[in-house]
Amino acid sequence: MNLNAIYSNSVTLLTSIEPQKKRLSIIAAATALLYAYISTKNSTKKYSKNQKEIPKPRFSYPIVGHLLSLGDEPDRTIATWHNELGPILQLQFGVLSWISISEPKLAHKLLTSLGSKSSFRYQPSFLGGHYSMNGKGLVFAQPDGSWKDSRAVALSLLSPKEIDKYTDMIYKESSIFVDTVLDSSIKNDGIVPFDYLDFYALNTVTNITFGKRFQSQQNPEYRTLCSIAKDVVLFGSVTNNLQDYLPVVSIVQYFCGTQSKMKKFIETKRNPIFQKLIEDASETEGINMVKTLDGKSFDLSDEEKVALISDIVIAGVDNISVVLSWNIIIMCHYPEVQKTASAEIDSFIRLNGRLPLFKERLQLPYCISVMKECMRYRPNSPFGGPRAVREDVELDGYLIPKGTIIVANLYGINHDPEFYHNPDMFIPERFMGNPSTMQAALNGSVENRDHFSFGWGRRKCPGAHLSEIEIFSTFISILAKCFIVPTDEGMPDIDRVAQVGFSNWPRKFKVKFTKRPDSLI
Ligand code: HEM
Repeated sequence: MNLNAIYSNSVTLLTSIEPQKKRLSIIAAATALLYAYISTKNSTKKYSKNQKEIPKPRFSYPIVGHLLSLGDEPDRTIATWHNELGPILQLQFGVLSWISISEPKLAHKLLTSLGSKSSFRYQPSFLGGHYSMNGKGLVFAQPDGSWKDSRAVALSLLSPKEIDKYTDMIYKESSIFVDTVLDSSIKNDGIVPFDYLDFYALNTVTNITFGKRFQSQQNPEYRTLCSIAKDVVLFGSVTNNLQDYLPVVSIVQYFCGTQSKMKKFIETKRNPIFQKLIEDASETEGINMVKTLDGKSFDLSDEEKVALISDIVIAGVDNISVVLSWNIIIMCHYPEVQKTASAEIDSFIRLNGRLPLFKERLQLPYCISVMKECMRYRPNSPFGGPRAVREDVELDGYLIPKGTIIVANLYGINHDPEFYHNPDMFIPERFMGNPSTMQAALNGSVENRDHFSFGWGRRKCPGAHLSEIEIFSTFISILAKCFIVPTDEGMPDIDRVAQVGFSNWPRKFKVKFTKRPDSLI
């Protein structure tokens, strides 16, 4: 989300209110602005003699702090501030203080070793309130509430033992994806892959969760789910939660009815479709996650169930689409890597007469190194899942005051020169000596991590195993059959990102999938 655009949006909001209300809101706004200014000034923390002050980048303005200095690629901007000022920074966004960390060991210490203090979530108003129905579910729940129960359920439902039951279905979805993009590339002289990837990722997660797949992108229920996922990102954006940063905006939002629109969206759009999908899933033939959940002795209320299932479906779509989008762009830029990976897949097919399964991945060390390097080289998210501390925390002599939001600058962390040699270069071979699954690396010591895109410690991503299977099956299905080439419009942009919600999408791009003449399948 372009933060400069946020400002112009709030100005647009102001100008759209009728004159009487406008006058009132301007008076109230001025009062709240003054209050915000005073509270920001007063919140300046006093440090003890042994404590170092956390560096603050210049480019901070009264009241808004760094909000207007981030540009349209905030993680990259913050990474350049880190290069100048070191691995820990304090940023001010209106009344909210953020700490950004850009070094793997420091992030590990704070987010894993000090996890009992740093595993609270930053809860933007919409996501912490309306979306999670006041802290239910998993992603935006706090660890001192019902989160523990929901987390245990999610870990059980997304465990390798459960997820492996869906392997055939995942491979089938990958194969449908490849056939569709091949066909459309021929018909249209190249394609924009986003919609096809969303269709793949949503069908995979609804198949697992509800035992339901959609035949077409025109299916009304599919379209509703897509629009809910997009609306959640929109309502959760900084623009719609600007009152968290600048309390003044809550008055503007009051007159615009923003909160009631959010409440209505959850009550009349999100909840009913999820309730229906959950009910239908219990009656559907075959396995699905809802049935597994019903069969186990978990004690979740109906609302907790809706919140958790909604979290799993929504968390399971964009992340996968973004990672696979980057895989496609990167492969297009590195034809030699494509050829080496395809040759490795072909060797397996020649011996076994079929595509490799995820459990046979050690027979494809080069391919798994390429997948790891893609996730390191272009992280799918700017900051992972933002955390917060509810008490003062000391980290290497720095004081992180109670109430601070903590983010990991994933671009900086995945490009740390002490951790990765030549971090700005795409070098799959760097992982040839680390063939463990990404999930195993996620659970291991910081030295053995491959990349940091699945988070840390108590709140690390419970969907990592499912993600790895989806990424593996799609990557090898594509390269066994296709070659990815640029269209006449040129090479896709590999450097710039479009930050939307919690994701770093590639900018819109077009590529061509061509059938490999020597393909063995
Ligand atoms: C490549 C794909 C994915 C990436 C990179 C990813 C990354 C992340 C990250 C960074 C977090 C926050 C971790 C933290 O705070 O330390 C997270 C949390 C979460 N992810 Fe994923 N994720 C992916 C796919 C999935 C999938 C497929 C699912 C489920 C189907 C899923 C479900 C969740 C849930 C429920 C949480 C919240 C956990 C909690 O707060 O306790 N994710 N993920």
